[in-house]
Amino acid sequence: MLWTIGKVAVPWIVRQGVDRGIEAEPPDIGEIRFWGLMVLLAGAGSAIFAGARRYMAFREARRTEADLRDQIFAQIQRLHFAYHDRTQAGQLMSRGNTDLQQVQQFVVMIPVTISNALTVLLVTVLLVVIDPILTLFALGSLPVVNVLGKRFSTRLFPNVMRIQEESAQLASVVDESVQGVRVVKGFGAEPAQSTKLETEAEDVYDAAMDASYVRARYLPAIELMPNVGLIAVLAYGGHQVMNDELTLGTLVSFNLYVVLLIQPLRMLGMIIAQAQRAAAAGDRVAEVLSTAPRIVDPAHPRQLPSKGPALGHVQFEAVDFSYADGTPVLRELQLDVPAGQSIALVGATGSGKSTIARLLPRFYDVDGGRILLDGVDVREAPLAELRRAVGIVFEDTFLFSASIAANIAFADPDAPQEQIERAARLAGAHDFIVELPLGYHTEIGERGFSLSGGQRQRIAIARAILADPRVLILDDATSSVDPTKEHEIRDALGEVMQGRTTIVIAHRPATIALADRVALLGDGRIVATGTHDELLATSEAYRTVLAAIERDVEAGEEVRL
Ligand SMILES: Nc1ncnc2c1ncn2[C@@H]1O[C@H](COP(=O)(O)OP(=O)(O)OP(=O)(O)O)[C@@H](O)[C@H]1O
Repeated sequence: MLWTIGKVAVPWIVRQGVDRGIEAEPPDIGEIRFWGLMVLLAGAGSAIFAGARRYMAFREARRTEADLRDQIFAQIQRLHFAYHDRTQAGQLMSRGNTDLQQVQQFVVMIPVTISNALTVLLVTVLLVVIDPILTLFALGSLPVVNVLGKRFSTRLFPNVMRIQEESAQLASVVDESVQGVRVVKGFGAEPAQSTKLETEAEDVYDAAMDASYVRARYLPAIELMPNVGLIAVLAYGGHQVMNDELTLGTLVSFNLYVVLLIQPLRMLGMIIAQAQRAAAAGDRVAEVLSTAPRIVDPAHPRQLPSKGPALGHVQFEAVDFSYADGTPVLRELQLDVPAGQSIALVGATGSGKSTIARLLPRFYDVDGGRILLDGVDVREAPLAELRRAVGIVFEDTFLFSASIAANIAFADPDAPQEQIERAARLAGAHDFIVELPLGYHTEIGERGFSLSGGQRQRIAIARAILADPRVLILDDATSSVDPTKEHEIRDALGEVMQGRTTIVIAHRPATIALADRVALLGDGRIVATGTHDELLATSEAYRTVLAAIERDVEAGEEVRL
């Protein structure tokens, strides 16, 4: 505001200088000097405040951007699995990057916009006080500017929204091409992927060009209007000065005032455009922020029992479950795993084995029935405690770009080195780790690609062991282990599973042998349980599934060879 007042004061000072100095009879050099000095002071003051305005504007804008980014990130972490199932990573990335930049670029303009509004208001009042008719000439074009501005804004918005959407789609293709670069190269699909990228990039270009067309049509007209006002002021005001109805100083200041209006009006188009981009971006950010996480802490949590002879009793009671598409995956499923026991889930592909594993730590909530861990319904337990109590080694091992030690100590970054080594030993990873050039401090490349599949899996097992969960879920954790090394990892796993409830999702006979008991899954429920030998002897269904699994394993090994 101080900046604006300094700016608006200058034409008034000039008017005094002209009327009292130049137009005086005889001209008064003292007055001219005095008012000249005043112009300098007002200009300098205004410059200082302009600097302060800019600094504060950027400070607020960057703060807003950083705060929103923190919120989005926290929200992405909080959101349930089903949300991530249907949202592409690239979409979320573009919301956290380009969309937030748009918001930031708008926030940075708020102070200057306030100042512009104040300038227009002050100048209009001053002009009316000086000469109402001349004001009419000067500002006659404003309603036109207003109409043009509104029309510009409505035409621009859909285009801007489209640019943002297309950019997010482009980001998704880029993200997937980079993440999946090995698959792309492996299939020689670079040209197809490039075409996909080009198509998306073309879409962004087209949307941007449509927006440019709207800008190119409206902005020059909006900018032209104040200049038309200037011509009108010169024509009418000039006549009045010649007829001695207006002082020269007044006309000069009038002109300066109209010039002062040009900048705010010119910026109006820019501000509308930026506000539109920010609104579109804000909508997209708000969509993420306003999605309510479906899996949340219960209102009145019940602690899981922490003492007792044996912990880790898992019960599935009449569990019904389907994913978002509504196809039932589990139907009235009953499963009881006593504390400390291990069970192998066996079933045809797609029968729901991994789904069972995902329901226990509440990645999804059941549709019917309930799941109990040590007698507590998992929906009633504090979420963080539940997830600590259940450790999972996923089928698809994800390691972070960090040292091996940091990867193993993921659940507890402050874990002492001995604990890390103990977990690595149990997982059968210690020996190969110490042979690496930097041992536990070896940095793993992105997603752990510098390690073999089996090595990555062992690190993932060590990571789960370090958290010391009461229930361990191994989603076919031995699937990418070299068959000749399989016995080693099985020995290691045997030790890990000792006295710990373990659910093994088995894709091969060797894994089944790890468990005390086998549960056969079919048609969304457990159709038979017993030891491997018992089931072999009594269940025709088990023999069929096993034969299919063996065929798959052989086929897999042929592919590998
Ligand atoms: N995130 C998901 N969203 C929707 N449907 C899913 C999702 N995950 C799995 N499904 C479906 O649920 C069913 C069970 O899948 P699940 O992964 O539990 O099977 P599985 O027995 O572990 O299979 P496999 O042995 O091939 O790993 C399948 O029909 C699958 O298509």
